[in-house]
Amino acid sequence: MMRAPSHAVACQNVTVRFVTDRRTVTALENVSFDVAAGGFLSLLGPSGCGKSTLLRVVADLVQPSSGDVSVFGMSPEEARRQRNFGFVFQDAALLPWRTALENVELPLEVGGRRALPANSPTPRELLKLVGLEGWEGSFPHELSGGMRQRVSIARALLGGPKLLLMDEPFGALDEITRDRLNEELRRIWQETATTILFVTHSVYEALYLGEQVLVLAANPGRVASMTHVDMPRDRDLRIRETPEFVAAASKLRDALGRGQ
Ligand SMILES: Nc1ncnc2c1ncn2[C@@H]1O[C@H](COP(=O)(O)OP(=O)(O)OP(=O)(O)O)[C@@H](O)[C@H]1O
Repeated sequence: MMRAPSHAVACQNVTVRFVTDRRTVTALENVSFDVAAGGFLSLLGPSGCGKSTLLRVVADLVQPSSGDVSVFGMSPEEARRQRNFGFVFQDAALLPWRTALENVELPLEVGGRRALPANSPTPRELLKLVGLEGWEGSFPHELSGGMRQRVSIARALLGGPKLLLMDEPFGALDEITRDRLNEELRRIWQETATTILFVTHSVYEALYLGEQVLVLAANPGRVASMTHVDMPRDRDLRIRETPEFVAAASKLRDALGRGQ
């Protein structure tokens, strides 16, 4: 059953089992949630609870064993064919022999489609959006970890995807850089009106970034809680010091604790 396309992503009773020679793992069991178009969902949970698997199901990289997944009212396969989403991983995965600009341009060549859709930002404009104006000609080894991750975000935004899937993109960065990119990502999200699904292990990151936070429990991976974050759209990092934020973080930690 397909949901109305006002939802960017709708999962209903999604179960994923991986069968290997040694064992069967239920990575996800009856997971249901919706994200509205233009929403920002943080996915939080202990290691192995199926966060990456859930992103991969939405991206059509893993087929659910049962359940329904709709991406803008389409099957994940259709959404992938229409290039409706971009993916950002923990490792920026840039080609070392290409400049920042050439790395952002890469999907145009790999995808065999040289022209960008009308009105979508150019690779140069995307580098500017992620704060890398002036670094177009630099090679990955000349950039910091945070800058490389910015390049990979710009690359994922090429072609104006309606959905950005981010799998712990800032997990390997130092705290100061991570904080800065958290603020930048909220700005980029607001400027591009992209829907974002963001995987993290950090309660603070999940809560600061998300409009919704889905906590998953492990063994089997299942929904522990869904929280709608009641904080201003324009927020800076100091919001993390407010009593409301601290109380909400504490609730998320409780949900995480119950799901171990
Ligand atoms: N391709 C696969 N084949 C077999 N088992 C898999 C496969 N992919 C994931 N799993 C198993 O599914 C479970 C969920 O894995 P997943 O990577 O989605 O968890 P995660 O929450 O993203 O973990 P982490 O936070 O450590 O990255 C794990 O038990 C993992 O071993």
